[in-house]
Amino acid sequence: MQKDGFKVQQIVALDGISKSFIDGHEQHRVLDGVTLTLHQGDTVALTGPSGSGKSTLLNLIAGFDNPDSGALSLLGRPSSGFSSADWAGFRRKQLGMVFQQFNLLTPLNVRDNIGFPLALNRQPWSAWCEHLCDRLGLNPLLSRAVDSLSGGQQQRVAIARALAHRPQLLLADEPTGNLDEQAGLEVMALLCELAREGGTAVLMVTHSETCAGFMQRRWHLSRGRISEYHSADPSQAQETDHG
Ligand SMILES: Nc1ncnc2c1ncn2[C@@H]1O[C@H](COP(=O)(O)OP(=O)(O)OP(=O)(O)O)[C@@H](O)[C@H]1O
Repeated sequence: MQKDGFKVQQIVALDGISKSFIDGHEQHRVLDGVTLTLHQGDTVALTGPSGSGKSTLLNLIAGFDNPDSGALSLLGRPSSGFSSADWAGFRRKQLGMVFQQFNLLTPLNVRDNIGFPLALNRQPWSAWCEHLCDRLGLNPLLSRAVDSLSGGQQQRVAIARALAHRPQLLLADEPTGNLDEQAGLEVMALLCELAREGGTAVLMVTHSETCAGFMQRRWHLSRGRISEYHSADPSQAQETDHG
């Protein structure tokens, strides 16, 4: 893909990805030939009914699970050729994740949680981290134990931690699910702004149309297929290949 005459890097490409789970004695096909592409700088909301396979899709992209068929490429490399060390390196260097349940490291304070991906990558605390903490209002909390924080504060820490090492890709699964509407919207606006500043592509699962509205693109997952839609109404979705 070209933008303003420059080649834009492909971050994630799925080509005909299918995934089934056994449910009792039946095979349940959750993803049925999903094809999509996420480029550098894209911000995408992924919506769909409960149980439609949104988390399954994120798990495949993060390498926590394998597709039954189809091809997945990450940063232009086919994942079929990834060793376990390649997957670990991708997750450590190129991926940030934010979950509904925060998944913070409770024995550590705020600063050490945010610094955790940096420590894994042997990188120092940087001006970018100072900026993240500043924008997310975390500076007064840096020495606090994370389990003493409110839900909204914990979510801000989770976002700073996910972006601290300037990953190429941020996967977010219901990142505002545990916050009230107003707090959720503020965090969402910050997440998008900081991801844009850091050059990080975002794929975010959400049930909230308002949150989806912060993203440039919207994908809807239903009956195993992805559709792109441009209005606030997922029923208007058109099934497309996202090249
Ligand atoms: N490891 C697994 N083993 C068996 N079934 C699974 C597994 N993971 C997911 N499923 C099934 O796959 C389907 C899709 O689950 P998934 O969690 O991806 O949906 P979702 O769209 O993220 O749902 P929600 O919006 O409720 O979080 C569900 O029917 C779920 O029970």
